[in-house]
Amino acid sequence: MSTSAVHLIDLTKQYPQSTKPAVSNLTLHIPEGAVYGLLGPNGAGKSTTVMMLCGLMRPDAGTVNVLGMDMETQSVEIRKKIGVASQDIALFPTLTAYENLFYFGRMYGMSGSMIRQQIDKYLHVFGLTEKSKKIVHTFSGGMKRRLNLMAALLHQPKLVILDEPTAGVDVQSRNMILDFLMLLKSEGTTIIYSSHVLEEAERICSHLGVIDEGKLITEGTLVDIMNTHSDCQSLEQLFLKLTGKNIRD
Ligand SMILES: Nc1ncnc2c1ncn2[C@@H]1O[C@H](COP(=O)(O)OP(=O)(O)OP(=O)(O)O)[C@@H](O)[C@H]1O
Repeated sequence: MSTSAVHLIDLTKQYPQSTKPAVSNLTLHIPEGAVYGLLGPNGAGKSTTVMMLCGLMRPDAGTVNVLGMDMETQSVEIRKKIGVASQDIALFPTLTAYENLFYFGRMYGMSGSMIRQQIDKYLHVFGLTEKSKKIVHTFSGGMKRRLNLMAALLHQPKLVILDEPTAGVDVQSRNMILDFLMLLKSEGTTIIYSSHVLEEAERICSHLGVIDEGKLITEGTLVDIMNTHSDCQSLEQLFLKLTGKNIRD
């Protein structure tokens, strides 16, 4: 078995008012250097799983191992090595792009010169150099989304966790983000990508984990999974085959 960037073992989580677990005995193995698509219908348990693997929520049972460290005892060290871009934009709307990024750099404990170097690099990569002194609430959805991603990457994390990283962006911004994720992968960064956009998953993911009702349905490389279900012409067909056509609320 390849080295794990993330190993979740028998994770279970039930919310207090709920009658069934959001995540139930879930075991996932995310290899180092993978772009791992965490897929599932609405309410499948993706966000709950991501919150547990970031250390933002404690499981009722099971273990979370990230980059060889145990979340129970080494959560502070783990957080320094991961970057998380949530679906909800986590930026200060009344600060400029530069001020936002500087704030996040300080939060990660980076030196001023390292922050400035990283900000200049990423502003260039994401085409925002000219906008660095603009207030964020004047930004388009695509610009905010790119800035949100940059804030998660400044400290050069070994593991990047992205929840719907292209939600609400146009084709150009989406293309820029996806190309950049492939560049990160080529540099050895492990990426967890949670999304409902299956064409994107098909384009960038090396591995998939499909969950439904808090349980793992299938996991493996994209190629192996598609070969196993050779009757499916696309990831969307495969997804519907595995999770059914019923609407989830
Ligand atoms: N704070 C909460 N309190 C009670 N139940 C919750 C809470 N958050 C999520 N749930 C329930 O837990 C289950 C898993 O939800 P979760 O948000 O993890 O799924 P998801 O796969 O991320 O869904 P989506 O794709 O819609 O974001 C769902 O049944 C949801 O209603």
